Amino acid sequence: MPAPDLAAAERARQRQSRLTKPPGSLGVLEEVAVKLAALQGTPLPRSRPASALLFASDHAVTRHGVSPYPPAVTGAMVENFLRGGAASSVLCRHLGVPLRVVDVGVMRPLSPPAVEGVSFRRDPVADEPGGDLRVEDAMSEATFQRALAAGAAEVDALPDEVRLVVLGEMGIGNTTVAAAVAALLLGREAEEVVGRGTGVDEAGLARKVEVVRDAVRRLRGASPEHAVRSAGGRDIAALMGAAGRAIERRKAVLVDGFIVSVAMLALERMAPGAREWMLFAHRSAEAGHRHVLESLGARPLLELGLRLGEGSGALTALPLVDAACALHAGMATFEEAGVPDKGRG
Ligand SMILES: Cc1cc2ncn([C@H]3O[C@H](COP(=O)(O)O)[C@@H](O)[C@H]3O)c2cc1C
Ligand SMILES: O=C(O)c1cccnc1
Repeated sequence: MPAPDLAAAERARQRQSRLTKPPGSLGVLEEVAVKLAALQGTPLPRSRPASALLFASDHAVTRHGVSPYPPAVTGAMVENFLRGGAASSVLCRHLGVPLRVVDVGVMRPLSPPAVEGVSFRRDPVADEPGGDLRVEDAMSEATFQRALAAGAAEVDALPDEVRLVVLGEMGIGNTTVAAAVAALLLGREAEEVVGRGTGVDEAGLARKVEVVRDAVRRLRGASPEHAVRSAGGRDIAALMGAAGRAIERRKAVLVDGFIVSVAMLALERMAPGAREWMLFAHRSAEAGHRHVLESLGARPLLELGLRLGEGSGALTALPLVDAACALHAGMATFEEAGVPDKGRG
């Protein structure tokens, strides 16, 4: 992973100290601007153009009744994204962010997009089999590598000037998948990382815990790569590949909720330093998210009780990142505005 540019960060920090406000009075917004300066290697960083990538996959683990919704929702929601009716479709339209939906494992064939600003691709990795993480590896080594590559290819296809990549996922069963990966990476018990996802009842929650417990029993002590390959999903792998390539190309990554954060934790474990390139949008209501964030040393921008996924939390936080950059670039300095600074007459 490339190193952030500390000289650019220092110049941004100095600029912050000369803007017409008491030092530190813009709080985290100042930190966001300084962080982006380090990543982009410039004292005047930008949040735009931003681009959203959503990876969608089904998961064999849904056969254990771990979600209140049927697996068919995954494909149906992809069509909803493409027609402009999903939460993230609305947010992308509202914010002027192009939305790219990538099928890396949806069982049902999907119809192409009909809305401006939205595009779709089915990656060939979608035709490969996915295993039930409770009893078998979710991906073969080759499928895992191809899913990583599918994510990386999407970032390579983005225009060079894109500064910020927004990541999201769609896959019924994904809070179970993410919990299994998190339990393995964090060495935590199933109960600590399993949550209600889209809203399972007590019996559903107990089934999720059992499934994750079985996966942990099967894979305890696995390397990060083995953990994510055997307990993850093609969408999680594609998220890792996309973030890894974004970072190589010095683009910042705006991280969504629990599921995307688990993918980012796996990436950080496989490529230490990756987390320096991530902005964490929000703390999801999903129970395990706080452990994942804590392990990444991440303080998210928002805590709104969101528990939707599909990049919706990241998109909700984007205007804050826009504001941080606009303030940093656009405010006058004390000198420019003729405003007396503290300690000067
Ligand atoms: C209509 C609908 C839209 C969604 N958009 C994102 N998710 C979210 O819910 C799923 C994870 O929850 P679980 O593990 O409980 O299945 C993922 O697809 C995630 O993106 C949705 C779920 C539903 C039902
Ligand atoms: O935080 C998330 O990513 C999340 C939580 C619940 C359901 N889907 C996604």
